[in-house]
Amino acid sequence: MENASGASISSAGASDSEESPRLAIQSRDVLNTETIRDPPETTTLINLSGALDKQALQNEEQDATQSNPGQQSNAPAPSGSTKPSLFNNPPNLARIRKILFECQDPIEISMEEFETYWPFIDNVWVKQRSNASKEGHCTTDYYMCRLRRPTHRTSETRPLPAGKRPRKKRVREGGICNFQIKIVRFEGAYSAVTIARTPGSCSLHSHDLDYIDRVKRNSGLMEYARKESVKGYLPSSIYTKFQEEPDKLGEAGGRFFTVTDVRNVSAKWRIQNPEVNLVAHEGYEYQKGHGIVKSQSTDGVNEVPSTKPTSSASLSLPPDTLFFPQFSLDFLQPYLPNHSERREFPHVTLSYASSMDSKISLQPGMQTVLSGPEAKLMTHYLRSRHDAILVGVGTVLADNPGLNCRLEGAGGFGGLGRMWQPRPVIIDPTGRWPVHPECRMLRTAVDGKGKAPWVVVSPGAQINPQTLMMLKGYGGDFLRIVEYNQHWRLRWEAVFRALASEGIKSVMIEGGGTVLSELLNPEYTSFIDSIVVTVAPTYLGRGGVNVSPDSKQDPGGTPNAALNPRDVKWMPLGQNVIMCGKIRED
Ligand SMILES: NC(=O)C1=CN([C@@H]2O[C@H](COP(=O)(O)OP(=O)(O)OC[C@H]3O[C@@H](n4cnc5c(N)ncnc54)[C@H](O)[C@@H]3O)[C@@H](O)[C@H]2O)C=CC1
Ligand SMILES: Nc1nc(O)c(N)c(N[C@@H]2O[C@H](COP(=O)(O)O)[C@@H](O)[C@H]2O)n1
Repeated sequence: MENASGASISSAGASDSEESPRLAIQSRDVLNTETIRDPPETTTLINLSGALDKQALQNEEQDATQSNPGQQSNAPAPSGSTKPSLFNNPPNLARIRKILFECQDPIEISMEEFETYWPFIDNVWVKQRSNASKEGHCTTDYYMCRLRRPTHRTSETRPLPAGKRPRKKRVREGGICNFQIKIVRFEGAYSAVTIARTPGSCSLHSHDLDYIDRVKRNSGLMEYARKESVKGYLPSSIYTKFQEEPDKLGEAGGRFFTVTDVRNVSAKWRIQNPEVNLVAHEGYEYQKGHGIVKSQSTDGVNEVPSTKPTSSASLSLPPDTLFFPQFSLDFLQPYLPNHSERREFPHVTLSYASSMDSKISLQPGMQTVLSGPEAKLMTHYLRSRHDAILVGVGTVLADNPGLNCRLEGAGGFGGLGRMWQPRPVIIDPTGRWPVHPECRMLRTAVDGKGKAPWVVVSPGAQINPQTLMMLKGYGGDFLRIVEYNQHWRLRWEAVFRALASEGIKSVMIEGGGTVLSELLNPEYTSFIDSIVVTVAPTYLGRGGVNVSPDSKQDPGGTPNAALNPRDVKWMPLGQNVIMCGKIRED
């Protein structure tokens, strides 16, 4: 398939069937140019803008606290806390419940994330139908909002035991909300679940999430209740313990949880275990007129765990998670992409770390750490604000990089997988990168902590079909660029146009020396918006990898500065200084 930019994207070989998981993944990622060219759907698909915006996170936390007084932020409890908990909520549960309720953009998550978060939002949805592919690797389930389905007075038709009065059941008219989604599960080396509104769905629910939480409890909450019930605790004791943690209960959707909910769960277990005498939790007792309360005599016992915390949630923050900087990064604002702007080419930011003698590594093929911890956080923040991270193949061969954003809240780091991760792009005209399941970018994709890369190759590159299929299997792809400059190098204009046509609105270019030096030449500076250089207090020496554009002379032959960034700002960050500037004329 060839697109307007002269880039060709190899066909994914997937059928056009609506049930195809590849199609579902393609339509939000890249592989189908026809789909991607449709701007309103695709621009939001891989747009990272604001995904990790500190302000946005703060606003959300504020919203959550206001809607549930007494509820704290999603920050993990201090590690010294010894208070036992009946809850084992996965990270950022309130925020992720909201995303899975609203389904504003198509969402792609790992199977593990789906299995972890879905039980906490399944109360919203009622399954309509399912389809499975012949091979069984892919299933598609169609769901409608619970409020679309009417509820009936079932007890009128069902015979009741003698002497039992029919239970009062509220009857609900159907059609209150026409929100519908489909969930495509694809199981393979790269297991993925995509959740998207179906074409016939309305774009917003006609009610909020609290409304549903009031009508129906989710199964994540009910599982918490079941885990305590099977230990033989009294429902009222379980309920009392739940109420002691209103923040976690609320986060899991349990603001309207009642003791009757626990009784229902407990009753099911009691049918099989009628001989068990139900008891209150250790340190709790029944008091007439008050129900289950903490025992007066055993104050303090209550702080000691009487039960192990439940473990229904398997996800926790990965050990390489970076926490949002406590210092201000506002100085970056003028240099960041503005995704609401309509542009022909993506916003391009060059961002790298350099020594005092403009070296980015000690020698070719060697990774050299130049950024201190503060500058590293800044770099990951920059990654969160761009749709793609581009490097030359020299960097990939030298560093085996992850090229994902590891800040808390990014996909796979307490946020939903991949969807808020930038797309790695590798310039590799001859196909030198040995695509291998163990390389970090593919491992990262499998773990739901980043996207698999797009590899930009020239028409002559010999790509083995197995390699092609392997990369596609991980969600990556090859992009062929057919435009060269007079030195037989790929034209950056064509690369940027191809990325733009795939829905990429911003690219952060991290290196290495060859790529950066070339882009700082006059031929390309009109494509470069900003430059953010982390300067390290060290000289790496002459053997290092240089970043330096070609020398320039004025018309009279006098040597001149090759390039002078505009609107320059210098900001100290730890041991580094960050130089920000603008390159392209407005
Ligand atoms: N300190 C920092 O911020 C960074 C340091 N690095 C370091 O940079 C070094 C790698 O730099 P380099 O060896 O210069 O490799 P590179 O990453 O710039 O890749 C160069 C290769 O990319 C391809 N390429 C780039 N532009 C092309 C074009 N227009 N047309 C055709 N092919 C093109 C070619 O195959 C070329 O050999 C490593 O040691 C790495 O650790 C890399 C990134 C950031
Ligand atoms: N900002 C910055 N500072 C340094 O000191 C560096 N060495 C680099 N290198 C770049 O970061 C990539 C590594 O990314 P992951 O941490 O593996 O995600 C490396 O490939 C260079 O592009 N950058």
